Amino acid sequence: MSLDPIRQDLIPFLASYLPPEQHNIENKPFVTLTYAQSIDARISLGPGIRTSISDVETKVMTHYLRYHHDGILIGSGTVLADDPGLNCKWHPDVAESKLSEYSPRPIILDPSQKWRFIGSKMYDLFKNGEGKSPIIVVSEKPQVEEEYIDYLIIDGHQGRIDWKTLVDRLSNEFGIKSIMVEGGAFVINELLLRDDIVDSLIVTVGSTYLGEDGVQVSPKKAISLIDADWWKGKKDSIMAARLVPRTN
Ligand SMILES: NC(=O)c1ccc[n+]([C@@H]2O[C@H](COP(=O)([O-])OP(=O)(O)OC[C@H]3O[C@@H](n4cnc5c(N)ncnc54)[C@H](O)[C@@H]3O)[C@@H](O)[C@H]2O)c1
Ligand SMILES: Nc1nc(=O)c(N)c(NC[C@H](O)[C@H](O)[C@H](O)COP(=O)(O)O)[nH]1
Repeated sequence: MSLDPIRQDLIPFLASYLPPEQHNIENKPFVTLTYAQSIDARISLGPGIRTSISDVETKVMTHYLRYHHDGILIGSGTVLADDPGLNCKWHPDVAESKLSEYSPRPIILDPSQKWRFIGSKMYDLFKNGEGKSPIIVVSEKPQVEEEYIDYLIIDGHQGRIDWKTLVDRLSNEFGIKSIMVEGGAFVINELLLRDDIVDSLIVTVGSTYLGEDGVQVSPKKAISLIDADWWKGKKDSIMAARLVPRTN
């Protein structure tokens, strides 16, 4: 896949929402929550349907963001539906190259171990030197471990892994200081309520409706945003913001 060059005004627009270069290693990792939605707040046409929302201008932003993070996290629903590559296909200086070195480490939340690395797009990219091997977050030690993978075992409460434990362990055990969360809906809806975990929110809004059967993003409670700013492209807009810290 070849990407269009990044629009130059996107770079200053995103600057204050990216992980700071001097991120204090004592702090929890910097977490950016990012996804693309339709006007009717859908992120895909239906469960398990890979749906393209971003236009070429905003697609390249995803890779620009990947370049700026150590890790890229998705839920099992997304890895099973989309078979994503999760590598970085953008570099400021190198247009076409093996970009494994600049790619974030994929982190897959798969507590019940439904996904297999071998046979996936991620595996092909890794074997080809174009992407990194994933860390799989599981709730118990797998009976059969796949080659090249790191397993992070976290025993969650009723199958739910605690986000604070997860980001702290990714930092302490894997040196991951910045994480880009790409979805899907379950993960996004949980994290929209976690101002203690999420540092930046970057949402692409595509000029399309996906309809009521689509997978919806809508947190359980109303939330407010601060520092909201908008960038306007040819077909999409991007909102960057931060979550309002809770007082209780
Ligand atoms: N437009 C976009 O930006 C975008 C991005 C990502 C995914 N998608 C779409 O979203 C859909 C998938 O969304 P979804 O909601 O089904 O899946 P998801 O990717 O949010 O994965 C949900 C699963 O992740 C695991 N998980 C999540 N949080 C957990 C926690 N705290 N503890 C333990 N396990 C946890 C569980 O196994 C859960 O069932 C697909 O159709 C995909 O194409 C769209
Ligand atoms: N920004 C964005 N715009 C979209 O229109 C869309 N569908 C996604 N979806 C995010 C989801 O996680 C995808 O699975 C990966 O973006 C695919 O990643 P690859 O290109 O295979 O590396 N993200």
